[in-house]
Amino acid sequence: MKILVTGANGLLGQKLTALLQQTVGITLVATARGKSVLPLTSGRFVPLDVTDGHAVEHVLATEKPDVIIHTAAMTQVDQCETEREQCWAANVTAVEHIVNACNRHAIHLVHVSTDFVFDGSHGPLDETEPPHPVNYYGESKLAAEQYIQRHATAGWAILRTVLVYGITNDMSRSNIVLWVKNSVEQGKTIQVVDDQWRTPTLAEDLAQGCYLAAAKRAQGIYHISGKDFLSPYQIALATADYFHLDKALIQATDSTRFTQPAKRPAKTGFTIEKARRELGYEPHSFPEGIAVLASQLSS
Ligand SMILES: NC(=O)C1=CN([C@@H]2O[C@H](COP(=O)(O)OP(=O)(O)OC[C@H]3O[C@@H](n4cnc5c(N)ncnc54)[C@H](OP(=O)(O)O)[C@@H]3O)[C@@H](O)[C@H]2O)C=CC1
Ligand SMILES: Cc1cn([C@H]2C[C@H](O)[C@@H](COP(=O)(O)OP(=O)(O)O[C@H]3O[C@@H](C)C(=O)[C@@H](O)[C@H]3O)O2)c(=O)[nH]c1=O
Repeated sequence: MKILVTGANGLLGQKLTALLQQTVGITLVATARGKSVLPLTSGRFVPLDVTDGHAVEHVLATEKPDVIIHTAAMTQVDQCETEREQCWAANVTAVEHIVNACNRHAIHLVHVSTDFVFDGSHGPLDETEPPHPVNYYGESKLAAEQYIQRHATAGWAILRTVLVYGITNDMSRSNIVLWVKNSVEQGKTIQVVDDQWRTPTLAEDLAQGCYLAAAKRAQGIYHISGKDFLSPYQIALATADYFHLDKALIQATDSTRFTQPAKRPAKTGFTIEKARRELGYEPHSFPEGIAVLASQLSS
């Protein structure tokens, strides 16, 4: 089976290309903007800016993958709130190009989406919950989901995930575990909210979920996240515990006092029973996930 990955230089993209290169029976085509940050031991790297419709058509027509796993997106939530045109181009127009090319070449689409399509009024959430985004990033990711559901004629799966953490080369953005660890190690006091709720997801687990959906040509929406329902404050304390850091530097706050340019949905987090049942997906616990990340720090 030939799988093409978009956004291969990203956190998920790098974990996914590492996984697919060591999976028997998979031919990998890794694509990303600019140069590859990954040493590819097998498979090919092809430059691809997914906002370029002609390039998307050319690459998919040339490579003819059986499945495309679309991870590329503008993921800086606060930047999406202010740079809306760039956000829409990367998160919606790009998906229209990809769906249209998948339709032309009968390519199964595995598309990565987010808990930020929800309003955060309640959680954890299963796949039947109605989406109501509260920021522009979430609006863009929901618009992409809706385009896929309305227009994709080849098979498609939408995999939503939550608060991804992990460590790779050349990271274009940090994540909560690394941010807490680095801040506290530098002696900084951090304010962390205790009234938002997530099921933080190890990047390696998300990569496994993407592979399972591709291998099974899964059809429909799946919630693929960690299985521990935690607040960012609890995430910060668990991170400090693991790395034996000074927890006095981690101060609880709440969303009335700590605000970000883009509103965050208060309570999300996912139930993952459908992915367990239909895909055989089973993630690490949060402490196990931190241990996986820690093992990569030392190497
Ligand atoms: N991180 C998280 O907490 C969550 C992420 N998601 C979703 O998971 C997916 C992967 O996110 P993640 O790996 O964490 O994020 P990253 O920001 O690490 O990776 C996203 C990648 O997309 C690439 N990209 C952006 N625009 C384009 C473009 N026009 N053409 C080609 N590549 C592009 C970026 O390239 P460059 O390196 O050049 O900027 C980057 O490497 C995204 O779809 C995101 O919406 C969902 C929920 C949570
Ligand atoms: C920076 C910061 C964050 N937080 C909290 C807010 C939030 O609940 C959590 C993470 O905040 P961040 O801004 O780091 O991450 P955030 O941009 O909220 O992460 C999001 O990324 C996109 C791509 C997604 O799709 C979402 O699922 C989600 O993972 O930590 C604090 O409490 N204090 C802080 O100083």
